[in-house]
Amino acid sequence: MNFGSSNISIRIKFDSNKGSACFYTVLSESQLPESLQDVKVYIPYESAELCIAQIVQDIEVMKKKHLEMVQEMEENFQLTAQKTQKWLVQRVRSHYLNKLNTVRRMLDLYQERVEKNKADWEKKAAGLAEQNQQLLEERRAERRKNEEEALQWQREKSKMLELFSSRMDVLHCHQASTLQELQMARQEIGKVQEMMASQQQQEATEENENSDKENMAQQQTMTCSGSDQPLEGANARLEELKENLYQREREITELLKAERTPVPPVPQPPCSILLPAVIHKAHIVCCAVSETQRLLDQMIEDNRAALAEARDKLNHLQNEKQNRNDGEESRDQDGSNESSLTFLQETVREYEVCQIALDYIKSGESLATNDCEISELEDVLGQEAVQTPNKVKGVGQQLLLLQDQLKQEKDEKKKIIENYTSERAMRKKYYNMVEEMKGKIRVFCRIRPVNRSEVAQGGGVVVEKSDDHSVNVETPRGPREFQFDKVFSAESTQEDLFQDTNRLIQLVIDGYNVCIFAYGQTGSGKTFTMVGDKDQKNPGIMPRSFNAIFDLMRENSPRFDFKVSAYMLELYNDRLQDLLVSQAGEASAQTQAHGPARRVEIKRNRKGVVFAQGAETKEASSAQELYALFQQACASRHISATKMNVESSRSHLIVGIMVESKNLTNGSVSTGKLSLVDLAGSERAAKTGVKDHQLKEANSINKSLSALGDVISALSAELPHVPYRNSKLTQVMQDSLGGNAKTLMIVNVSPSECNLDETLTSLIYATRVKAITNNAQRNVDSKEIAQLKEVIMRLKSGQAVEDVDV
Ligand SMILES: Nc1ncnc2c1ncn2[C@@H]1O[C@H](COP(=O)(O)OP(=O)(O)OP(=O)(O)O)[C@@H](O)[C@H]1O
Repeated sequence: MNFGSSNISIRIKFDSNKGSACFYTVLSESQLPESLQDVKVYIPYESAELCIAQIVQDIEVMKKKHLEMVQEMEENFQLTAQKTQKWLVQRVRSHYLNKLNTVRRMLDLYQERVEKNKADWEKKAAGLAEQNQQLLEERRAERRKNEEEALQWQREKSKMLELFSSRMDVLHCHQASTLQELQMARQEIGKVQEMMASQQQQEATEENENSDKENMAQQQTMTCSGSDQPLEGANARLEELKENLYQREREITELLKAERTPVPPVPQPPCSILLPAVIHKAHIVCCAVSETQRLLDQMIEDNRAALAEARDKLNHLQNEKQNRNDGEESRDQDGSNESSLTFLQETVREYEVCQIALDYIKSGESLATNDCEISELEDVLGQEAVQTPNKVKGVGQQLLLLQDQLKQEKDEKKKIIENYTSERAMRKKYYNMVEEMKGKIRVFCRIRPVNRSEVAQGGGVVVEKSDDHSVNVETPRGPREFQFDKVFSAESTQEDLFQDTNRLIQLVIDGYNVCIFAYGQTGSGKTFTMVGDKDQKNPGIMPRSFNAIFDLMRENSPRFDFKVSAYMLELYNDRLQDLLVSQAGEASAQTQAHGPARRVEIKRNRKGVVFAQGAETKEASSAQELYALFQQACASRHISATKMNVESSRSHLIVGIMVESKNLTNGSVSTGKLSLVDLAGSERAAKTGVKDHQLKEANSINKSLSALGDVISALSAELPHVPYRNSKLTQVMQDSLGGNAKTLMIVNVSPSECNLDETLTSLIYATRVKAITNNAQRNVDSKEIAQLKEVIMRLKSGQAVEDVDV
């Protein structure tokens, strides 16, 4: 029978006990016992009607029961499904919690290790600081010692000068006597002149007398011949005296001149210089003044005689002593003889010294030519000093000793300075390492060579590298030093610079975000540093990084699977433009689609990593492919000539390279991003000579750089609010300045005086950047998370997803 949608078979069974009455079932055929199947019963019509009604009623009841059963089963099924789901969720959760705990433990361990390393480094730094302090102390002590020695030298010098001035006193006495003589000579000349005058007067009187002329003339002739003789004699004497007078005057003038000549300021004249100088001067005086020569001869004679006498006495005393020793005299007498023997020895020494000095003064021979004698002289002086400590010290030996000491000091000082310099360099290196570990932004400074226009302007070089970490700037107010992580001079090559940058590329492969950007005045060499020169004979950081990325990938290829993709943008007039989409292509795409222009927007993900939404991201399988993309981007970049730079970048170039690396051992996936930024140069319109649209460009550049400056100031001063949103440039660089990235800034400067103001501004700016701390973290996902992310990606893009086994 057909009841609604269900086919129900009815079987009616005959009951022999009840006559014609019957009963039925609604079970399917297969469920009936075979004996009851296909039983056919014939009953009267009325009974059949009743029976059918009963059957229908019963079937309704059965149907209801059946529906209830189905509902119950459905409910049961749902309950079971819920339970299973809950159980599954719990299992997944506990699985991930376990993983999270493991990661946490690993992190703790890692942090512990980092902290331990940090503590070690700090300890080392402290040790070095202590060592440095010690070295400084030693240096100070050395300086004090040197000063004391210099004083000692000064005292020795004064003693020598005293000796010299006593000699000069003798000469002065002599001068005085000479002057007296001159005075007398002058008086004599006066008398002779008077005599001559009276003679002439007498002649005139006699001329007037006429009488007795002949007689008188004869008489006069006789007188005249008699007085002519004294007159001639007087004249000759006069001439002689005059000559003498002039000679003396010349001598005196020379002596006075020599006396007035200041002693040359020799700070520490050693004996070998001082002695010859004294002897030379004395010799000059002797040659110039004959009396001095005589006096010197006299002195030499006297000294020789005294020396011979002293030697005789000494010999005599020594013989006596010898005899006494043989005869064993009393002790008292021995003592007195001993002291007189010492006294005599000293006297002999003194005379010997005097003799040597006087001989040299007389001969004028240069002491410097005869080192042996100098040492002999100094030796004598030295021995004398040992024997007579309370008398004049052995100047020679003292000087020699001091000279030696000075040399040692100088050597030691040189060594200390060398140690100090290397220690300073090491300290800076460790300090920079510690700073880097703390997350501080690293800053390099590069000084470019002087260019032609600067040479034409004629300004000198005022910016110079003083060592690997310092740059010195000569300002009108005096020199100023700036410290950086590394300083590159004009001679440094692109290779040199990249050697210190290369390390950061490895970090990108490891899954870190790295940012390298160049900052500086227009024409200071930013594009040269980041991109290289036009014909790529000196490639910059960007092309070198492309090669380095693929080289590192090749090295790690047995353990990792890599994927590289890139976007390239320029920020021109505060608008982000995609350089991988040609402007013509973009325009035609817009006209076809009649849609709005594709906008590139800067967004940040949950980890704070900046990404360019809407920018074309292209994959590259080799460095060449990546470089081709880069060239395509550079071709679209806004560049034009200004007074300061024939190829001035009028926009900020931003290149982002993403490296995804999948660990083939554990399936984890890390994603590193390398941001390379060539900023447009800060410029002054007056200097660059820009007009019209270039002026607009310049304003936009300066505005964005000023916003960057504000961000840097806020970060370095650790202000609570950092104005990232003031410019697109600061938004692009948000993760690089105070964010999740390892950042390197290269400040480019001109060495020339004509750019001094801009250079100082750039260096001050860069110094502030050094104070900013980033918090770089590795972007790595476990295998499961990476898979789930992939599923989400596929689902988002409408692709089918196969079963995911987590
Ligand atoms: N270290 C260097 N060695 C040799 N030449 C250099 C160096 N640095 C810069 N130059 C040269 O100086 C000129 C200006 O350099 P560059 O274009 O890189 O400056 P810039 O800072 O990028 O300027 P702008 O901001 O205007 O773009 C170029 O001709 C470049 O080749």
